[in-house]
Amino acid sequence: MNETVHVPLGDRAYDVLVGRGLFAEAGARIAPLLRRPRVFVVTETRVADLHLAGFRAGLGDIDAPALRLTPGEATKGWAGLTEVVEWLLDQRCERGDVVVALGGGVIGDLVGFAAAILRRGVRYVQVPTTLLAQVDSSVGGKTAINTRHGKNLVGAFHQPVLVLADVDVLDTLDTRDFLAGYGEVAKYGMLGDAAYFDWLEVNGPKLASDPALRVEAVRHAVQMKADIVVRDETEQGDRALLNLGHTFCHALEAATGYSDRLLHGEGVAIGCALAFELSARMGLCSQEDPSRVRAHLADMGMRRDLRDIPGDLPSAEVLLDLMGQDKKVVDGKLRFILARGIGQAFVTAAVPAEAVLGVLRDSA
Ligand SMILES: NC(=O)c1ccc[n+]([C@@H]2O[C@H](COP(=O)([O-])OP(=O)(O)OC[C@H]3O[C@@H](n4cnc5c(N)ncnc54)[C@H](O)[C@@H]3O)[C@@H](O)[C@H]2O)c1
Ligand SMILES: O=C(O)C(=O)C[C@@H](O)[C@H](O)[C@H](O)COP(=O)(O)O
Ligand SMILES: [Zn+2]
Repeated sequence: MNETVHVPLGDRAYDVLVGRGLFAEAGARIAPLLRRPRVFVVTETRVADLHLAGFRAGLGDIDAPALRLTPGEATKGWAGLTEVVEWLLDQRCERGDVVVALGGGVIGDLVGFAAAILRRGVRYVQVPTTLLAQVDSSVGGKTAINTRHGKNLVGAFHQPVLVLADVDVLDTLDTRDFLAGYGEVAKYGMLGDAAYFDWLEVNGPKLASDPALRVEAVRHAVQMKADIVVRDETEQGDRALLNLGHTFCHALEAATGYSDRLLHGEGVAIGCALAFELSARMGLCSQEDPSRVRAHLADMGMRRDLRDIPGDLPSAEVLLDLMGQDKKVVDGKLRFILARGIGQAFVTAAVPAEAVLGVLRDSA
């Protein structure tokens, strides 16, 4: 039942453990990494209330002071970064110590970046507690905060030294957060594995209730991410495939003020649907593909259009302008991840602005 995905990055290689009951093994897994029996846990109140005691129990004799932040995307900013770094310094976290990120992707990204800059870099362990964090944000070393200019615009590539993805903790996720994570799960099938997408069409609706299927879904996604990251750790090429749907998604998150109007994974699902629609309109893939993507998202009960986002959105022109801050921009030109079919994504700059505006308008 329990699986290990190795991320072979030389002297920065690490393991991603995926399975059930991994919190009980936390001490045994983390102790070999420590110079002294003490870690510094950064989490947030909802996760702490639900899972901090269980995690600490698994740590055994390892001392684990904890900082509890406010849940939500707005915490992944300058103020949250300052709070984490200052707390770690108050705790006298040393350069040789290990920090633990216990939470979803917001915590993982924020704490990973704090670990990247504290004392010019300390080691950290990712303990992802959302489906999204287990299949995506806890692996690959992208750490960041958001600024008023946009998503993830300040950060670092800083790999964890261990990832503990205990699928049991997903049982306490509410449906909306579980489905937001599923947006990133489905992305993997769309970007590079048609067979996985086929499997998800059958098994996706069962993931919330079947831990064994959850382990397989998470393991497969993590293996795909690890394979891409090892090929292109700092996104000079292939790693951009993992950004499928994100040129749209990040603009939508900025437009909705990083609020709970739109969760990241929800934006990814909408962005993937738009990317496939754009691909079909450009004659890159058949119209059946975007229809199949949308049908699966509908089957999962997920948002798939701009009109599914509550509240007002800016115009298509304003959304296109927000895309201009995307980190994939080269020489001022937007780059999108489009697809020649399900499982056949590729990166391109040859996307007419009018075509982008068209899919945005028709989705609003
Ligand atoms: N670094 C990367 O490669 C990467 C990849 C994907 C996404 N991200 C980032 O991740 C963030 C989104 O992460 P997320 O979707 O995990 O959001 P999140 O961290 O905000 O967690 C979602 C919600 O679930 C709650 N929660 C967390 N664990 C829980 C549990 N076990 N039971 C009950 N509730 C729980 C949280 O309190 C929160 O309200 C975005 O900022 C996105 O940019 C980063
Ligand atoms: O790991 C990657 O690379 C990804 O693109 C994964 C994405 O799901 C994730 O949202 C990432 O944070 C987006 O990367 P960014 O470079 O656009 O911030
Ligand atoms: Zn993402």
